[in-house]
Formats: sequence, structure tokens, C-alpha cells
Amino acid sequence: MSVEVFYDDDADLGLIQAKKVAVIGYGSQGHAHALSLRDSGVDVVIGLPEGSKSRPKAEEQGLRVVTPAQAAAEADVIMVLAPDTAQRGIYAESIAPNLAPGKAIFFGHGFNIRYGLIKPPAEVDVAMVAPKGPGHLVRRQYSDGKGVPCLVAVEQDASGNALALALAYAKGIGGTRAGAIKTTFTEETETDLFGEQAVLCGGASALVQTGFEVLTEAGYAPEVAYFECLHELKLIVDLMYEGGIAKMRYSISDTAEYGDLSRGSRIIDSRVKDEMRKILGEIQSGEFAREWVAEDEAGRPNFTKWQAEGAAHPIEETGKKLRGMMSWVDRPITETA
Ligand SMILES: NC(=O)C1=CN([C@@H]2O[C@H](COP(=O)(O)OP(=O)(O)OC[C@H]3O[C@@H](n4cnc5c(N)ncnc54)[C@H](OP(=O)(O)O)[C@@H]3O)[C@@H](O)[C@H]2O)C=CC1
Ligand SMILES: CC[C@](O)(C(C)=O)C(=O)O
Ligand SMILES: [Mg+2]
Ligand SMILES: [Mg+2]
Repeated sequence: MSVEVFYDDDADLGLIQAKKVAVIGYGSQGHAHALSLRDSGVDVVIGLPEGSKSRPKAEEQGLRVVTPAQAAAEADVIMVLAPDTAQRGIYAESIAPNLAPGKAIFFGHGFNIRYGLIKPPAEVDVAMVAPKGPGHLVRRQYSDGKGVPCLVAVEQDASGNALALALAYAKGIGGTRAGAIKTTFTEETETDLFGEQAVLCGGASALVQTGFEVLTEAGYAPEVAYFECLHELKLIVDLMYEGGIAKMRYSISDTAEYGDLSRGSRIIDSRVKDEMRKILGEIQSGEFAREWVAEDEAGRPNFTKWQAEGAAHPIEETGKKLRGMMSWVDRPITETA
């Protein structure tokens, strides 16, 4: 393997325990990083605006909450875990005035650095610790004594110790239990955006919805269509996760495997591959980033419309009804402690 992977023994937790860490934002990633760092013996302060709805939650969970500016002023390491579109404004208003030589600014995703929306001064370390999974799973895995693999990257090494500090941070959230892979801000940003748009979120959601539509429009029961197109996807993906596509194909019937081998490439055909390449091009050129920043600045008209359309899709109503009957779906991933 050509990538460098670091585990617990390669990381010195003492490096991050010796620093004060400000976590800016307390959402999916923010709560996971802050609680796990605290449980790893790190001095953590949360930075949130006065009116933030995340404030009571962080305080109930025993964390000290101050404004982003105060947190940035107090801390040696500032981890920015606010929404990507909010980070540029938070940086200009609250972080930049509180940076000083010897401090470090960390990110959970490289978007703002990769697209030049944030340009930290040369005297500070700039690094990334990006878990390869949703924040609620990051916290749950840490609490269960495990970890979610993460990517680490250094954009600017003013101290000469930025990678060691990033690895210490990764250890504090359980990342080096599973493995921390060294990468760059560019590679993390472009692959993360591609993965979520073409495969994991955009691709998978469209595949599931379209399959459900084809079955129900042909007169099959929505409940049966839901099982075939959504529910069983987890069971199939669990097998892929455990042992790759080969293990999934080993476990399914010969009939399913023949259908997979003979029909799959008719669904994901060369037109789909060309479209994936186009999407990657928009990410690499910065076109997607410009579009998303403009959409956010305009008050997210398309985002809101598409979100509402997705929520109103008939598969959601069917799923809500069916999940209520499934006693084994009893611990939502978004429930963490
Ligand atoms: N979601 C995930 O699992 C993953 C996210 N990432 C990256 O992590 C970062 C955070 O994303 P995510 O956890 O999804 O974010 P969320 O949307 O879940 O949470 C954002 C948090 O930031 C707070 N916030 C909003 N505006 C400000 C502000 N002006 N100043 C300070 N805090 C603010 C929000 O508070 P309020 O509740 O008041 O809105 C909320 O607590 C992003 O860079 C993202 O790309 C990386 C890997 C996976
Ligand atoms: C797949 C979506 C993701 O990239 C993630 C959980 O890793 C995100 O930005 O939320
Ligand atoms: Mg991701
Ligand atoms: Mg992402």
C-alpha cells in the first residue's frame, strides 16, 4: 500500500493533552470531537454564537461554552467544525483576530482551504483530522472502545510539529484505533465531495428512490418495494463492508449473483460513468464550490426546494410506517452520549 497509515502507537496523546482545544460548532462532528477529546483528558472549550441552539446541549453534556471569538482567543488549537459555508465568516470575524504564532487551526474537511476561502497566516499550523464517517458514529465508536478511520493532512507546518499534533488529536477522538491515513487537503476535499455526490449520498439516494418508483408505478406494494430497494441495501452493504463485493456475492444466491453480473452494468453504464467524470471535473475546477457558496449566499432556494421534495417522496412515508414495526431498529445512530 502506498499510503502512510498511523495507529495508536504512532501518536502521542500527551501532545494534545498539553494544549487547550477550541471546538467551533457542536453539531454532528463537533459534539463527537469535543466529548471524545474531553474523555481522552484534553482541555476543551466550545465556541458557539450566543443564540445557537447547540448551546444547551453542549452545556448539558458538561462542556464550557463561550463565543467563537473567546474560544479562539483562549485556545492553542482551534478545530473548525461549523458548516462549511459558515466557516469563512467565522474565520474572518472570530478566529483570524485571535491567531498568534504557535497556534494551530484544524479542520474536519478541507473545503475552505482547498478553494482559498480561508487563508491563514504563515505563522500558524494548518492541519486536518477528517473522520471517514458521520459524527454520531465517530462518537459511538469511541464510546465503544473503537474508532472511525480518519484522514490527516498538513497544509502549513509552522511549528515543525503539525503532523504529530494532528495525530495526537486523531488519537483523542479514537481515529488512530482504526487507522489515520496521511493525505493532502486537495485529495481529501476532492474525493470527499465526489464520494458524497456521485456514490454515497447523491448516487445511492437516487438509485433507491428510482428503484422504489419503478416497482410502485408497476403496481407492487410500497412496503415490499421499500424492503427490496432500501431496507435490504444495509444488509448488502454490511457484507461489502466486511469482505468487499466478493463477500457479498459469496453470500447471495446464484440467481441474485447472475442478475448482478449480467444487469448491474446496464444500470451503471458508460453514460453514468461519463456523468461521474463530469461531476469530478466540476469539483476539481472549483465550479461546484462556487455554485454552493452562491446558493448559500442567496438563502439556499434550490437546497430548500430539493430538501422538501425529498422529504415528500412516498418512500419516506412507507419507511416511517415500516420502521415503527421493526423492533430491531432500536438504537438510532444519531443517539450518542
Ligand atoms: N456531518 C459529518 O459527519 C461530517 C462532517 N464533516 C465536516 O465537519 C464540519 C462540520 O460539519 P457538521 O458536523 O456536519 O455540521 P453540523 O451542521 O452538524 O453542525 C454545525 C454546528 O456549527 C454551529 N454553527 C453554526 N453557525 C456557527 C457559527 N457562526 N459559529 C459557530 N458555530 C456555528 C451549529 O450551531 P446551531 O446548532 O446553532 O446551528 C452546529 O452546532 C464540516 O466541515 C463538514 O464538512 C466531515 C466529515 C463528516
Ligand atoms: C458522506 C457524507 C460526508 O462526507 C461524511 C459523513 O463523511 C459529510 O460531509 O457529511
Ligand atoms: Mg465524508
Ligand atoms: Mg463530506
